[in-house]
Amino acid sequence: MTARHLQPGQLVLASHNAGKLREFGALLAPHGLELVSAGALGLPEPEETGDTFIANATIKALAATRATGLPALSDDSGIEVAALGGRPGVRTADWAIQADGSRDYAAAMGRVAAEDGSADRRCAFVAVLVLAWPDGHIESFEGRVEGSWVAPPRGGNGFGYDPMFVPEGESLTFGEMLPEQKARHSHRARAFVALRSACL
Ligand SMILES: O=c1nc[nH]c2c1ncn2[C@H]1C[C@H](O)[C@@H](COP(=O)(O)OP(=O)(O)OP(=O)(O)O)O1
Ligand SMILES: [Mg+2]
Repeated sequence: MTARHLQPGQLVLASHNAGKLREFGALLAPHGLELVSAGALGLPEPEETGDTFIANATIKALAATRATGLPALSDDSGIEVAALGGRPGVRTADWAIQADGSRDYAAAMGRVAAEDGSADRRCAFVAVLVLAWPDGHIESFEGRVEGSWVAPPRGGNGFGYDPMFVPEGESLTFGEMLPEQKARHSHRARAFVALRSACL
């Protein structure tokens, strides 16, 4: 079955994460699509009640397309730590939430370090993108990058867990890389390549 193509025009980014907005802005810039974010439109953040990346990405994309009548792109992503059997995985954002509701990613990685008694630091970043149309049609794409986690954090670029992740074959963390260097490796950029070849 061939995928449905996106027509030129507005696309809602079904995310409230400014880091993702920057990265998708760069990825979509050459494609004649005007990206408007759910945050800028004042859309509520839907509850991510799914047990999988694709379930939560679908919840976010469908909520945004229904609210706006525009096609919507969502990203549900996280870090899978090998020695923790793939946790925090789909719960990656939750692990960073502090008592006051703010997010502290270095503290979350401290929890990974505390629970991971082994010397095995292998992990992977995973992203599932869902494109949803107002009639409920969806397409999904997955990207993955293997690597290892480091503590303490290094570098001030990127967002979230970037200063604690080194992709395989590299020595810099995503937090030490320029945006275009991160995009050569990242789970999000890899998932976007699949989306681009199917839908753009
Ligand atoms: O490239 C990345 N570099 C660093 N950290 C990352 C990355 N990709 C995902 N992550 C982390 C951030 C968050 O803790 C979790 C995703 O959670 P996730 O629910 O998909 O995103 P979110 O709540 O930040 O924004 P939103 O749901 O509005 O799109 O994994
Ligand atoms: Mg989220």
